[in-house]
Amino acid sequence: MNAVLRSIHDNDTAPLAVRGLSHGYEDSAVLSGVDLALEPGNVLGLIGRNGAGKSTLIRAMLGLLPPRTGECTVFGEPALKLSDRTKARMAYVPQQPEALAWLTARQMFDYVGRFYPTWDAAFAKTTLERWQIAPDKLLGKLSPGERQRVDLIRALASRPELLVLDEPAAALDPVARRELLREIALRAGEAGTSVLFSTHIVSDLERVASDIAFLHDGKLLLHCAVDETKERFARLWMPAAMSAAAPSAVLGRHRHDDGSLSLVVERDANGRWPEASRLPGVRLDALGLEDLFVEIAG
Ligand SMILES: Nc1ncnc2c1ncn2[C@@H]1O[C@H](COP(=O)(O)OP(=O)(O)OP(=O)(O)O)[C@@H](O)[C@H]1O
Repeated sequence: MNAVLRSIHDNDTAPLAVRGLSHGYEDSAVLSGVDLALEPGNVLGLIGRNGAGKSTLIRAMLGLLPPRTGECTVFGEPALKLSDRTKARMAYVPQQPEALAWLTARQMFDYVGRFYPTWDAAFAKTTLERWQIAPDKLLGKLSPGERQRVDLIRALASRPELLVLDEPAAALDPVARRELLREIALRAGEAGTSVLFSTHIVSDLERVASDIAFLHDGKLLLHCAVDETKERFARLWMPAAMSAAAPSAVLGRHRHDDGSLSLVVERDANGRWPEASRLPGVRLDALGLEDLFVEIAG
């Protein structure tokens, strides 16, 4: 089977869970049969190429769009019918925040803060200063990176139990990105915040994520602990003369001009690599996370 899926437990308290999720726009399918759960206290990095369906998956998980098929729950509640209590436990930052553009950051925080019993006004104020954002400038007049930072502060200041960030680093400079990653790690480590974030930046994922979910062609290709990937997956190179013996169940396959094959393979349940790796002339190479991503999605 060309997929490694972590099974979903019947765990009502999973901050986020989807089962059998399919979605599309007009005639095109974007997601098909996705099963995924975010376990409490985990930091799950969702990775995939442009257009893989990451934002669509996140929006469906949060009940912001009705899926064609499947079930989505947030803390055990159907995502399309969340109670105010559950909404107050979570914070979401979309890829391109646009809401409330006519307010200043200070006004937005005053307004939004009223909806959250856990609102940390001191954090919002000091982080706004630390991140050097003018508190009295209209949000609509901030640069995309500044706007994204304001929304991140808004999300973090609500002290959510569940934090969902759709490409939070997209508009951030390297210093801001580093600060955000530090904050995510801090929240997960000290407060047990569960985090789902999508990204294209593999190094960000390696820095903070405990788990990785890899979306490709509308399917979840793999979902596992980040630390496991190096042990579990490798590149199998087979010379042209041996390529007929290539295993069929692989995560990625690339034929070179000279007829040799590069395959992404996985250990079986007993921890063994495919038989073909023991053939003469065949080579097994370790794969870093970035290489794994490129080999599968490239
Ligand atoms: N409202 C919409 N109407 C029609 N098609 C859409 C809509 N939203 C997304 N799509 C399409 O669905 C596919 C998945 O989009 P989505 O934004 O979920 O991908 P993504 O993985 O988040 O991409 P990126 O990494 O570029 O942000 C794309 O082909 C996109 O063009």
